Amino acid sequence: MPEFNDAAKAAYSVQDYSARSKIEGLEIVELRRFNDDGGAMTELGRLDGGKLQGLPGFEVRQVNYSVMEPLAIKAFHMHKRQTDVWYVPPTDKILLCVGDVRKGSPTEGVVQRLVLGDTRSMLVRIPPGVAHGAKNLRPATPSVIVYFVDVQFSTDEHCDEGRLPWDHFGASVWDVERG
Ligand SMILES: Cc1cn([C@H]2C[C@H](O)[C@@H](COP(=O)(O)OP(=O)(O)O[C@H]3O[C@H](C)C(=O)[C@H](O)[C@H]3O)O2)c(=O)[nH]c1=O
Repeated sequence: MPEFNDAAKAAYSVQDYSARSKIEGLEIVELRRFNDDGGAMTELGRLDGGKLQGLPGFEVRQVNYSVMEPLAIKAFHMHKRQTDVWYVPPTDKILLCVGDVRKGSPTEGVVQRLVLGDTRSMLVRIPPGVAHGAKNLRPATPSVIVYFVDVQFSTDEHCDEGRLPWDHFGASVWDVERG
């Protein structure tokens, strides 16, 4: 076994592979992608009278399509009433950063980073009170977010488009991890 020099010994640690804490109410549903030589097919969701199967209690009231330019960041958005359910196509690559700012939540203060797209197909449910932001990790092409919401957009007194500064959880959450 090799012996490390003093500088390496002082800085050494073993990689932590234990599961990271998950924000209460944040749900991930893996979607099946049927591919063949001609292309691929994915069901984004089945609706029963507006209710999305697989995500109990979530009723779709609007479906949105958002495009992010290369390396753009949109953050942080948060809602008092609205739940978002996000989907990023497997061709695209988005870093979703979520932070639980709900006072008294069992996971208050927890910040999670998830990579969406990049060959994977999934839905992510983001409950009200969970701040969320996105960065397009593709350096030269746009990435797309298709998302379902249970509150219709309005600009009047019912507007539920809350915002926090992009660096509310520290600017480094948007950096590519080193190490
Ligand atoms: C959300 C929304 C916006 N708009 C209009 C209002 C503005 O003139 C324009 C841009 O709105 P906003 O800056 O809110 O859009 P994004 O920055 O793409 O943010 C949206 O997409 C990200 C991913 C989120 O997570 C947000 O919750 C959602 O607001 O679209 C509408 O007409 N309908 C709508 O439902």
